[in-house]
Amino acid sequence: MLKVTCAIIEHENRVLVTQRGEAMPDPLLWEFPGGKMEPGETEEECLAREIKEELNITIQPLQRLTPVLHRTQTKTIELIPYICTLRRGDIKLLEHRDYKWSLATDLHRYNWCLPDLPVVEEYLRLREYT
Ligand SMILES: Nc1nc2c([nH]c(=O)n2[C@H]2C[C@H](O)[C@@H](COP(=O)(O)OP(=O)(O)OP(=O)(O)O)O2)c(=O)[nH]1
Repeated sequence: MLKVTCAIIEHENRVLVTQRGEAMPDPLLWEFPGGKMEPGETEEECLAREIKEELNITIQPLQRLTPVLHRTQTKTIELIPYICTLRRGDIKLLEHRDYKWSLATDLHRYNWCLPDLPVVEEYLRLREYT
């Protein structure tokens, strides 16, 4: 099983959402940034590394949400979400096509990667937007 971490980065009452590039798998869909865990690293280490690699920012993981299991024909991924805060850095898009600082109440408007839908729902419930 492929373990993938993703970061729900909160900053000034908004949440960071990123759009996958045209050449990536799941092209142009929106996701929470993150990526595949490497051998020997913790979930938090994976998140910090991926977010730095993809966006050039430093984050602090705060709270783990419920992992989502998603099966496709060829693989099963476990998407492991963490609410995080932004510590420092200006966003540089090093892999994604676009990003938005979204209001929580607008999160349902994006064309999400399928495994992210339960993550969005749990986040909205937790922050009492639903
Ligand atoms: N990063 C991320 N990946 C997601 C999310 N939802 C979701 O289904 N995925 C899927 C897409 C990919 O199949 C896989 C993660 O791949 P990736 O391409 O983002 O990871 P990576 O940076 O480690 O990949 P690589 O280019 O190093 O191979 O998980 C999400 O919210 N964030």
